[in-house]
Amino acid sequence: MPDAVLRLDKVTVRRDGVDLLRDVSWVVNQGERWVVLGPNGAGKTTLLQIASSRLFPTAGTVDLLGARLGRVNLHDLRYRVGVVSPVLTDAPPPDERVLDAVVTAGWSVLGRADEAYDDVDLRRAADLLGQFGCRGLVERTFGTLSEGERKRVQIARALMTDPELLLLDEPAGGLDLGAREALLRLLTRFAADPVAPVTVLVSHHVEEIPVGVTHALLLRRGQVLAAGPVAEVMLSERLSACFGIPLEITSSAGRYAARLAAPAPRPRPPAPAPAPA
Ligand SMILES: Nc1ncnc2c1ncn2[C@@H]1O[C@H](COP(=O)(O)OP(=O)(O)OP(=O)(O)O)[C@@H](O)[C@H]1O
Repeated sequence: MPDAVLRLDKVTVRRDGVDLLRDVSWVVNQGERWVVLGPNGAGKTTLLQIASSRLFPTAGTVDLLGARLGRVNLHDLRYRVGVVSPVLTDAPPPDERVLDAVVTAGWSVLGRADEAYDDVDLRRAADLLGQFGCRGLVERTFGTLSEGERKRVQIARALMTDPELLLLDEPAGGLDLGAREALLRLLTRFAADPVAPVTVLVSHHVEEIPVGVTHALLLRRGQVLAAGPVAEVMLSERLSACFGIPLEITSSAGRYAARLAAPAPRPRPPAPAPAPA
C-alpha cells in the first residue's frame, strides 16, 4: 500500500467523555484531491488536527506519509505537511513583508529576523506568490492585504517547504463573491497540476469546492457518512443526511450548488363527484 499518503484506521478522539471523532477510517492516496464536508461541530477541524499530526487519537492508528503517528519525529513530519487554517496555524505578523511571510516557512518561523535565505529560496517564494496571483504584492506588508489576498499568501507560504500533503481549512471562508471566485480559479488550476501535492480541503459549502476535486468525505457528529469518488458522494440524499436538512444538489461544469429541496407536493383531495343531472 505504498500510495497512501494518509491512512486512518478506526480513529476515535474523545474529550471529556465526548467523541469528537468516532471510528473514522479513511485513506488518502497519491494524486487525490479531497474535500471534507460537514456541518458546524461535525469534527472537521479535529480531523485536520489528526491529519497534520497536531493531535493523537484516543484509539485507532494514523499513518501519515508512511510513518505511524507516535513513532516518528513530529518536526520532520510537519515540515512535509502544509497547513492553512485559521485555527491550526498563526497568520504572519501585520508588518511582515509579503515575500518574507512566504520565505520564512523554510525556517518554520513567522516574522523574519536575521535568518539567511538563499536566492533560490527567495525566487521560489516569489514564484509561489506569482502562482497564486500575488506577484504585485511581494513588497507590501501582510497587514495591508485584503482577506482574499491574505488567504492566497498563506497558501503560498504553506507550499514553500514543498509539502507532500496540503491541508486547507475553509480557504474560501469569509471571502466576498469576487475573492472567492478568484481563489477557486487558482485552486482549480492547482488541482489540475500533476506535480501539486495531495490536497485535503475542508468546507461547509459545496459552492466552495474547486473544479478538479476527485474525492469527498462527509462527516456528521464525528462519524464518516460517506467517502469516495466525488460523483458518488455528492448526491442530494447523502448531503441531506450529512447536513440534517433536505437538500437538492446540482452540478455544472464541475462546480456544485445546494439549495433546500422543494417540499414534496401534498396529495390532492379527490374531486367531488358530479351532481346527478
Ligand atoms: N475539548 C473539547 N471537549 C469537548 N468537546 C469538544 C472539545 N473540543 C471540541 N469539542 C467539540 O467537538 C465537536 C467537533 O469540533 P470541531 O471543531 O472538530 O468541528 P468542526 O466540524 O470543525 O466545526 P466548525 O465547522 O464549526 O468549525 C464540536 O461539537 C466541539 O464543540
